[in-house]
Amino acid sequence: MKILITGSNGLLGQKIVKRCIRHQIPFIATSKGSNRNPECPESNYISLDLLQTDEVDQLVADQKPTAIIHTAALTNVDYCEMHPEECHQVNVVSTKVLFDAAKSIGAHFELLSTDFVFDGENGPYKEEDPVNPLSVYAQSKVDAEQVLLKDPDNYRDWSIARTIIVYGTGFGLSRSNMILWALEALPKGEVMKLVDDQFRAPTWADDLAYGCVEIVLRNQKGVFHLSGPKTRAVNEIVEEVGRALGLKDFTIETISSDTLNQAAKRPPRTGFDLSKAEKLLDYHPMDIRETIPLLQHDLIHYR
Ligand SMILES: NC(=O)C1=CN([C@@H]2O[C@H](COP(=O)(O)OP(=O)(O)OC[C@H]3O[C@@H](n4cnc5c(N)ncnc54)[C@H](OP(=O)(O)O)[C@@H]3O)[C@@H](O)[C@H]2O)C=CC1
Ligand SMILES: Cc1cn([C@H]2C[C@H](O)[C@@H](COP(=O)(O)OP(=O)(O)O[C@H]3O[C@@H](C)C(=O)[C@@H](O)[C@H]3O)O2)c(=O)[nH]c1=O
Repeated sequence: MKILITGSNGLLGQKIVKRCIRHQIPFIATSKGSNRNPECPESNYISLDLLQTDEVDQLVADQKPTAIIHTAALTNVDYCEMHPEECHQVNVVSTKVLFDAAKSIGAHFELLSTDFVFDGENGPYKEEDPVNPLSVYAQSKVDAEQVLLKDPDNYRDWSIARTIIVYGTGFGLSRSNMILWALEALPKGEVMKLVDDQFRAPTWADDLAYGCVEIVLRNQKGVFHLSGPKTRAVNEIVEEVGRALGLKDFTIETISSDTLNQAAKRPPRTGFDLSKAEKLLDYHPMDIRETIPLLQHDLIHYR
């Protein structure tokens, strides 16, 4: 067993590295820049731009992982909307290159994907529900999924792990998340303007890392939905954070998605049916309330 992790500097990547270290699973971590995770030994880290195809092929041939967990992606949805070609290169072409490399050595290939593959008209979604992407980012994830689903060689050793608003903290992250934002703003009495017309099931990054690694350890294949357990409106998610913090008084102003003027369209109601992951992976994610004390602890640890 040896797992190659792409996007190891990202939130999910750092939690997968943490899991591999804790459970003594051999791994190689890669990201575009230098290693920003001091808990990931330099001897396990290789800097790799996934757009450098020859280097990707060389790395996979040299390291011969038994599984690749491909978390790296352009994850800023509005940036993707304005840079569709770059989004396609990073999110789709890199998936194809890595998947072909995995096939050439008979390794399992796991792709991270998103609730945004759905249009949000009929959530919560099951794995087999039809996709209908609304944005460039969402389309890129559908296209990346298709690389696996429509492989001309019918290579079957792959999985797709779809997830929703990943939250937690780590070292030198390049994107934040709404739970962290709430944790900072609510105790200061800052008014948060939150949409009440988008429904999500936020995912504790450590739970997601458990699911991603478990797919590999249990030799599972196919599509898996891995999110938090409960779907709520975004304003209700933050109210739950306020209650978990024990705050008596906090102010949330509800707004509609239109007023955010975001470049990319978002699906209104996602959320996942988790039955498959519960049954096959023993995936039992924590609700927000349970994770807030852990996140507060992490905020000190990762400072
Ligand atoms: N965050 C979320 O709310 C959600 C995430 N997902 C999916 O989960 C996955 C993980 O997300 P998350 O951990 O938040 O992502 P992050 O944005 O935190 O991290 C992305 C990682 O991708 C790496 N990367 C980007 N471009 C390249 C490149 N050209 N070559 C090599 N590495 C590159 C970055 O490396 P570096 O930092 O070194 O530049 C970074 O480590 C993604 O595939 C995302 O689409 C799905 C649903 C929700
Ligand atoms: C900026 C802003 C966002 N929101 C809401 C909208 C949205 O539902 C939620 C999170 O907004 P963000 O812009 O951080 O995230 P967004 O890009 O909508 O989230 C997505 O990220 C990509 C990578 C995914 O794959 C998705 O699963 C999803 O998590 O917060 C507000 O309510 N008020 C605000 O001022």
